[in-house]
Amino acid sequence: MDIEKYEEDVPPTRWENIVEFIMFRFRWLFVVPFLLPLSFLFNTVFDIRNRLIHLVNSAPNAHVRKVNYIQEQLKEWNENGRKTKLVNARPGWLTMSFRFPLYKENATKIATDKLFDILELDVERMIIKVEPGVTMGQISRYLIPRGYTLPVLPELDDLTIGGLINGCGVESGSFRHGMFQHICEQFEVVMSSGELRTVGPDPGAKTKEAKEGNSLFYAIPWSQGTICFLTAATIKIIPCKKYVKLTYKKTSTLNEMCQSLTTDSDRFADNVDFVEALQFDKNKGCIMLGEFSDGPDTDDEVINPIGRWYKKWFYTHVEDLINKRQQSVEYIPLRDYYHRHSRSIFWELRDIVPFGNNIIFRYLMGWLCPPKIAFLKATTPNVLRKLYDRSHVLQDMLIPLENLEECVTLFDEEVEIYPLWLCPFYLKYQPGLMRLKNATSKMYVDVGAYGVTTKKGYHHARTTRVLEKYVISVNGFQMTYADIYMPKAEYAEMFDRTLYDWKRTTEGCLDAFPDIYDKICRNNRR
Ligand SMILES: Cc1cc2nc3c(=O)[nH]c(=O)nc-3n(C[C@H](O)[C@H](O)[C@H](O)COP(=O)(O)OP(=O)(O)OC[C@H]3O[C@@H](n4cnc5c(N)ncnc54)[C@H](O)[C@@H]3O)c2cc1C
Ligand SMILES: NC(=O)C1=CN([C@@H]2O[C@H](COP(=O)(O)OP(=O)(O)OC[C@H]3O[C@@H](n4cnc5c(N)ncnc54)[C@H](OP(=O)(O)O)[C@@H]3O)[C@@H](O)[C@H]2O)C=CC1
Ligand SMILES: CC(C)=CCC[C@@H](C)[C@H]1CC[C@@]2(C)C3=C(CC[C@]12C)[C@@]1(C)CC[C@H](O)C(C)(C)[C@@H]1CC3
Repeated sequence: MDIEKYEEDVPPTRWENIVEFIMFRFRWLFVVPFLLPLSFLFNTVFDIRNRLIHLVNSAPNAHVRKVNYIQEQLKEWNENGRKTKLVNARPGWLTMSFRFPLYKENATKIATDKLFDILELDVERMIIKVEPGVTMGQISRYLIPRGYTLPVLPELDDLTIGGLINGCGVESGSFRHGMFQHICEQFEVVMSSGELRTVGPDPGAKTKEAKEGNSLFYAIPWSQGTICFLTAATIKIIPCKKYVKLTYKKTSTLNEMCQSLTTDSDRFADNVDFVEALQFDKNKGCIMLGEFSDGPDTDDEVINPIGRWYKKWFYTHVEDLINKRQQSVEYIPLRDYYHRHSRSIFWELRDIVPFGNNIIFRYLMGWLCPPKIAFLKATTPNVLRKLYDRSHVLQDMLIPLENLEECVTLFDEEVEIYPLWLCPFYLKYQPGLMRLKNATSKMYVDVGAYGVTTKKGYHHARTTRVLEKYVISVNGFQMTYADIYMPKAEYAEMFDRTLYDWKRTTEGCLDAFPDIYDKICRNNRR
């Protein structure tokens, strides 16, 4: 492939090497005694606060006040001549990505970050209305005890509704229900003029207003907050059961993984509600098929509460199981299942607390885990950021399932990071940035690589460009929380900007918000 030339990284001096090594190996000395208790305290206090707010049902009234305040901020910005760009006030260290946004520095910050409450649960219409700052941890804690869940509930506790809609979200329920945007029914938004609107899909829209609402609804997902501010979202819910009956199936070759995953990702299958796979090396992998369940039918079947503090990290448990047996079945409490990758932050915690999966540590300190990603991010020293820049890979590539084998082979050649996260998802044709080319619907798969690579020849920019070019060539998409090096023209090849640009032009966004590319490209993130 013809790949642009990038300057080689200046190799670290010997002294820098030593400091990096110490910081990397001994980061736990700060994380364990300070960040773990702080994270635990924060989570406990926030949980108590949420329960109280729910008890006194003050969120709906407070919502009106908070939205009014946003409208006032925008009114003032308009009166001052719309001189600066608008962004969300959420500080960079809180966001679920490695980078800090530079584009926020001289921008006007709109207070969507004060919106973090659940507003309404309507079990007749089977919807939940939430503010954009509500996290996945908050939602699963609230919905599951009431017998409901989101059809797609991304696993990291701190992912927010606003981020998953204006960015994107995918999870093991996605093979049936699509991405996070596909389970949304309505958005309440504030435009740059300060106008408050509620928009939803309306295929038979007749009036001008209804047509505009319809197209705005499709333009918002993936737009990174560059069209309007989301102040609430109405999302579909489904009934759930107490457990997930999880079947672990070992695959011994990459070809077997691809074939089986294709067969297993049948969105009409009666007894499968979740599909996810982990690839442990070029050959060995495991497909996990989950089904909502009331619990074991016989005494021989095991319940495994994998979320408890003393349990092994989930991905290591999976690898142990497939090393022992070709196939196994376990019953996992539903909330433990959803947040199965939270305790080990996928497999990132092994670098930060190397003994975190040790049995003694788990029994003694496991209940304080995991450290809050935001606290880790806020306290990552610059020396470590440089090391991560050089050798740490964080990429999620969304490609058609039929291309999985060549994609994993390419990842193996370029980065060789395992486990690889494989999550199939159903993509149906809809207008918007993630518009399908040449198909009305297709099964896609998220290939996620997270971790430090030791691959010879790896270069963060050059290698990412190889992956990006491949993804474009198969009509795939790259998740925008990751480092993106493709130029603007290539971004427009990967994502369909027609509706986005039209909406930005007609809704007065051009002078109000940054262009989406300027928010996601590597140069505007630190
Ligand atoms: C210069 C310009 C002018 C435009 N003018 C208009 C306009 O006047 N009205 C307008 O609506 N759009 C307009 N658009 C936006 C355009 O509709 C989108 O870019 C759309 O994605 C174009 O794709 P398409 O023509 O292939 O139709 P489609 O992508 O199929 O969409 C056509 C219409 O049907 C709706 N639609 C498509 N699929 C679904 C679905 N599954 N469920 C519900 N609704 C669906 C879309 O929201 C859209 O309004 C304009 C775009 C440009 C660049
Ligand atoms: N399983 C999964 O699918 C996972 C997904 N992720 C990724 O993490 C990101 C979510 O992280 P999170 O920290 O929650 O979100 P972020 O704060 O990172 O927000 C992501 C984008 O959405 C915009 N945004 C957020 N809230 C609003 C709002 N109320 N109105 C308008 N725009 C808004 C932000 O705009 P601004 O720049 O102005 O702040 C930003 O561009 C997603 O992009 C997702 O793809 C990460 C891990 C797992
Ligand atoms: C689609 C899916 C499942 C994506 C999962 C993405 C996660 C693995 C990402 C999101 C945020 C993320 C980039 C992060 C990190 C690891 C990988 C994360 C958790 C860490 C914790 C790595 C260590 C770093 O020092 C630092 C603390 C800055 C980051 C923070 C964000």
